[in-house]
Amino acid sequence: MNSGLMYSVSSPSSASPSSTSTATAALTHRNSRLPMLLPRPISSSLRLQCCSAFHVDASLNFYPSKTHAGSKCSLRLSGEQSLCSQQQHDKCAWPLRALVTSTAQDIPITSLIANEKVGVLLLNLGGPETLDDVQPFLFNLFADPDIIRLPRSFRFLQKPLAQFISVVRAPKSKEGYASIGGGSPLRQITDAQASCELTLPTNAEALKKSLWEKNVPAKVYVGMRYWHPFTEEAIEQIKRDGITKLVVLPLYPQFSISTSGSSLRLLESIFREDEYLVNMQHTVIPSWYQREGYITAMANLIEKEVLKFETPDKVVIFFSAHGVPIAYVEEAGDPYKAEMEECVDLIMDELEKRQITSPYTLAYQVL
Ligand SMILES: C=CC1=C(C)c2cc3[nH]c(cc4nc(cc5[nH]c(cc1n2)c(C)c5CCC(=O)O)C(CCC(=O)O)=C4C)c(C)c3C=C
Ligand SMILES: [Fe+2]
Repeated sequence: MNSGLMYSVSSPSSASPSSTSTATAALTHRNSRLPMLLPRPISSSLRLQCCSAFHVDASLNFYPSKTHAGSKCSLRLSGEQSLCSQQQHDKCAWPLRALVTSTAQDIPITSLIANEKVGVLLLNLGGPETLDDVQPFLFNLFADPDIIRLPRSFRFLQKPLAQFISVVRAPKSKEGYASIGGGSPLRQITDAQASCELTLPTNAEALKKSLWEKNVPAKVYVGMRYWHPFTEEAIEQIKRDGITKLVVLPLYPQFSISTSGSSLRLLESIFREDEYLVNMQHTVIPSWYQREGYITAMANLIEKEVLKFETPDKVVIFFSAHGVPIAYVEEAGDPYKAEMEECVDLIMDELEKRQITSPYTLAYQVL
């Protein structure tokens, strides 16, 4: 499946290139004063350094992309460490698998969380809810050094520059938001994903409902990076609720410095300062574009549309992805491009299995 090196951070001697399973794991961190989460300037070596600072109970797998240039970070449980057999695999809830440690192999999932208060923190970008929110939202976005990178000696200009760009950009952005009803739908959609309070056609399985059905009475929180409910607000609620185990799930399927990276970096700084959070066991799902459920869902959507044509084989499937600055990918090692390309390959493989062999292309939107 992949030919890269396996690094078992908690016990390097158990690392074996052949011991991968398809179960996605995550970074698990417990009782460490060291900050959690993902790489700062993202490069393979820094990732390793950063990840090895955690008490990670799963194997960390860095490997070059099968078909594309660039590197990616993927976290998988080794075969021996996986709590679930392959048949059980789909029945196990992923957050629990993520929380499972190598020392807890034979303990039933329910007893792992019996006396725990489990929380899931969904991270997303956030968006202006009204047209008046647009300029301050843009300010927050451009004030983020993961969005606009200034050389260290010019960092003092970050906020004045953010102010300037947000004011200049606001009229065009407002036009866009006005055309979709006067604000971003992102908060509503994310809330729906979190708690199933809203019923959206594409949202049959909201996370909270799904976890409760699996006997995991988890509380689900939403933390936005640039608008309400801000990540800081979600963290305050998590503390008030006395959560003892937290799964952090960025809602971006592919990892990018500018999206999940930015949110995780913010979280890292919040955790570093806070005694309660530093001591809370937590786990991060850095990306999930390769998960079977996601690939199947994407293939289902595409299949439905392609089959509406009389000659599906002649229909070109156009994948449109958000762009990121080339320097992020080529210099800072952002895995976004590689992950996006692998994701498209996986979707196309799935479609091929369904006898859909349409040509396809992937394009990145200009920022
Ligand atoms: C200028 C730099 C930007 C980078 C880099 C960037 C990366 C990036 N963004 C998304 C997803 C979304 N971005 C959204 C809005 C948005 N993004 C930028 C700039 C960058 N994004 C701006 C200025 C804006 C505001 C809207 C505008 O003026 O065009 C949104 C929409 C949020 C909402 O309101 O609902 C999303 C979603 C990804 C996935 C990504 C890198 C992979
Ligand atoms: Fe964006």
